[in-house]
Amino acid sequence: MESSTQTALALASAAALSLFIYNHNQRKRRPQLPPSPPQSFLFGNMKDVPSKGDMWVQHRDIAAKLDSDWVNFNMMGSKLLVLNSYEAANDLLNKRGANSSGRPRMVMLNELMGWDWNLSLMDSENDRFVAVRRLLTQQLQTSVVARSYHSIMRQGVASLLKNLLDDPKDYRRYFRHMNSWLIMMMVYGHHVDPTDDKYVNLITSAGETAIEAHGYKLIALFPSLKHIPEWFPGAAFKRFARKARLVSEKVRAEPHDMVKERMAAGTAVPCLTSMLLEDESTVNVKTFGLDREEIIKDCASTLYGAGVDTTFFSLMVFVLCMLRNPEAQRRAHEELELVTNGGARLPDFSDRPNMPYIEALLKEVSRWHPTAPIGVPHRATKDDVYRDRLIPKDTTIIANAWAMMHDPAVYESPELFMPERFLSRPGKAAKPDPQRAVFGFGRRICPGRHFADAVMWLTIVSVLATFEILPPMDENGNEVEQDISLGEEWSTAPSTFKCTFKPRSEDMVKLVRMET
Ligand code: HEM
Repeated sequence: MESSTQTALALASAAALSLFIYNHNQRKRRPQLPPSPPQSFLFGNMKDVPSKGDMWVQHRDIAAKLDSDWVNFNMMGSKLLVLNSYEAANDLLNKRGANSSGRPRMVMLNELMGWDWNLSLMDSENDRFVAVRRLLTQQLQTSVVARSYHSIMRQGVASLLKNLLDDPKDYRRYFRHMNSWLIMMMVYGHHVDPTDDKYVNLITSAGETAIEAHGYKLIALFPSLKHIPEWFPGAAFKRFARKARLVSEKVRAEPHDMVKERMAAGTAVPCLTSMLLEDESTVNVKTFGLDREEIIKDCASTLYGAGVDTTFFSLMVFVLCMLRNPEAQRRAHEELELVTNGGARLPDFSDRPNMPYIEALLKEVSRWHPTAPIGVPHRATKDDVYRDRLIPKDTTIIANAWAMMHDPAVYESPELFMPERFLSRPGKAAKPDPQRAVFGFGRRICPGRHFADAVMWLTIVSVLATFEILPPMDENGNEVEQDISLGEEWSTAPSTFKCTFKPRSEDMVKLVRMET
């Protein structure tokens, strides 16, 4: 062999050896991933990830088995990180929000079905997100909620009370209708028809397509499948997505066009959309080079899906807690009697600072069963190292708010409903406010939380002032046993249960009738 060939071979071998050693050292230096359940060779942790029922409890139990407050699941290459303690969620999602505020890629919903207008699903790394998020945060801050929306809340709650007097058996329907009515009034100035509303029907059918989309799991695992043509065997998801996209476009456009038509006719009820359309100074999107009206549509159309069921579910948790905890209900009513001069009037927002027990009761309702128990998934937008472990870019991060709210080290006997835990007493500080977790974290924290909090508070005080919530009784005067589950499949609300709304007095009935 010629000496030049020998030299080239020697150099190539040395280079290959150095590359091998470098890679090996890099791998050794690369921090380990967070603790994870044992993985199978082919499928990693695919089978370990809870996918239905009380997933929040199942995640907490997996973490307990590993003796770790954070758990990493390897799902055929993609990573899912579940944070079960406030400490981990606060460190990673609040303090390092810049690295963890993305949303996981949603090929079916965003890329094929056209839901990319919805803030809740938008990734954080684009200008559209920044513009929509900024505008919604502005429009839903505490002072704006008080100034612009307390009056519609009073109307909505007054009509709920009247419906409960007239037809208490169907209470669930009225609570839901109130929330739907409130959001449609706030966003579009539209009075929802309780029996058959064109816009609510449209939004409901869009919501159903979004739920159905979760059935197409393969596309989430193999995003490149989105390129196969519709006629291809097994491409039913593409045909479904095409039809669903039409519904998604209508949801965004039709209520918006309705407001514009009413504005032109001079019949629009002032609302978020009309106000943003009229007042150019409120939407400054020039810096992003985006179309102002498109951003307004994004903001408005996001709110129904994000705000109706979450608040409705929380109110169902409140009713259930009252049914099961008559002593807490009695104490809350006692406080209301004091503040309203023995029930001479209905309570209002100005009474709020004078009702500490009810404040504690509201906190305990959201702690006992948070209605977004595992929040909305975030995405790590960069590699990060925490507690010497690596969180690779694109890891999906879930904050298990339910586990944080049921941590016995923070909330003693967490399964019990005890509003007192939020009252400070001499020598005993009040427990941390659940709002630090139940509305999510960091740059994605729920922008509707002040609105939700005000609706919840006014509904709770008004219902407790007017009615006693009682369990159903059989003909012998014994309480009827009910099997009530807390969250199944896609719903995090208590399952349907019976209860009685017994008016407190004839005077109260008169007061309610006068209000409506
Ligand atoms: C009790 C009622 C509610 C609960 C428990 C709740 C909870 C949440 C949670 C956990 C998130 C995800 C936060 C995260 O990713 O870290 C969220 C997002 C969101 N919520 Fe709420 N929410 C409620 C009511 C509302 C209401 C009434 C509105 C609107 C008026 C609203 C608007 C939104 C929006 C737009 C987002 C998406 C934010 C984003 O992705 O940047 N929510 N909410």
